[in-house]
Amino acid sequence: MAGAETTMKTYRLAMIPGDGIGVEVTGAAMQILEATAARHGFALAPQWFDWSCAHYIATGAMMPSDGIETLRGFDAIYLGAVGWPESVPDNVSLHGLLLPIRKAFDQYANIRPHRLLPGVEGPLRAQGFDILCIRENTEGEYSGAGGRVHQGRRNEVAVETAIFTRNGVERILRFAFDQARQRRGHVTSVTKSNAQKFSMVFWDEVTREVAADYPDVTVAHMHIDAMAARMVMAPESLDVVVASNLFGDILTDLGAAIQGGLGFAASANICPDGSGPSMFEPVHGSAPDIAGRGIANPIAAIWSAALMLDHLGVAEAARAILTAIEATTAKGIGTVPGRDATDKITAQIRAELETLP
Ligand SMILES: NC(=O)c1ccc[n+]([C@@H]2O[C@H](COP(=O)([O-])OP(=O)(O)OC[C@H]3O[C@@H](n4cnc5c(N)ncnc54)[C@H](O)[C@@H]3O)[C@@H](O)[C@H]2O)c1
Ligand SMILES: O=C(O)[C@H](O)[C@@H](O)C(=O)O
Ligand SMILES: [K+]
Ligand SMILES: [Mn+2]
Repeated sequence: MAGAETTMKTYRLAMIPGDGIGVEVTGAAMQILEATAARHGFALAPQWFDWSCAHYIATGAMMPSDGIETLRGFDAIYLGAVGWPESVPDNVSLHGLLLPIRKAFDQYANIRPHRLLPGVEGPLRAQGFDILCIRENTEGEYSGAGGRVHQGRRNEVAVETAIFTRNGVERILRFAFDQARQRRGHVTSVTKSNAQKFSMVFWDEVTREVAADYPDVTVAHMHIDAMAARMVMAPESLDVVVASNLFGDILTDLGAAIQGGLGFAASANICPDGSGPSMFEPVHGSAPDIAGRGIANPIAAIWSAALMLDHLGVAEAARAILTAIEATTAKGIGTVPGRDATDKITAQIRAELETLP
């Protein structure tokens, strides 16, 4: 149709595959993104960045000094995974790329859905759950406030301070309550306010304040240890779960486990006010133990790409990807960790996409 190219919406994507299986699953996600764009009438303008541990070895930094400014102009950032502990300490790779991006663009809401795909049976055989974990993503235990003195001596001291601000705590709780309104109307706030009597008691107080503005949403307070058991024993009793940076990080690997493994857990690092780009990535890391073997499950990465399309406003395309993923696992493809090749799972998802109206 004449003029179609000029009116077609184009999304500028910053693609950061990173390390290990991050590279493998980002390639899979890009294939599905391109196939979806072609079918749904929008275009993608990806720009690739080799920021990674290899980049660190070559240049002394995980990304260039103007890396954040470079990313600012994109509609969204897609990231595979970073980390290669054999050559770069994990704290260096994490604090050199992922955490600065989350903080610089105020991506304070880390959204991580946990539900079982058809045909998948997790090791715990948990069933019937649909959890949306909302992890605080910019402060708390990952603030990077601390230091070490007298390093290597007998009187060495290490201090790491978790920082909780009223603004930071209130906004993540409001975000969680807003999400609950669009779901089953229940929020579980996870703390450890029996032991941590300052920050976590503060979090509980702010939760009660925010809850007063949401009379239609029910709220439960749980300690992180009890929550760990609850996610195994009765995950179906949970709706929206909101937690601090560290607690949310841990609970979402647990969530991934009840889903069948790390290969199924997707995530979105959202900047809710749109002042910067949001970032989309699987929950998992670079998995050095399976990297290079072509057996990484790409479903978490492809699901994360769907979250990105949904955020960009092409919800129908996002839904199509989810439908194609579900049709794939329903056929028993990609359901058992390590059994099917990344390429086979990706090809099946692509084929399922083609069958959709
Ligand atoms: N957001 C991130 O980029 C991120 C997240 C977690 C860990 N890391 C980094 O990744 C590296 C490895 O960390 P880790 O081993 O603790 O966690 P990991 O998530 O990389 O791996 C944990 C286990 O899950 C398996 N696994 C992960 N993703 C899988 C997939 N898609 N398909 C099949 N199996 C999968 C791995 O083989 C491994 O046995 C470290 O450098 C760490 O710092 C990065
Ligand atoms: O804390 C980390 O290592 C990262 O946040 C990573 O684990 C993640 O879950 O993204
Ligand atoms: K990741
Ligand atoms: Mn994690």
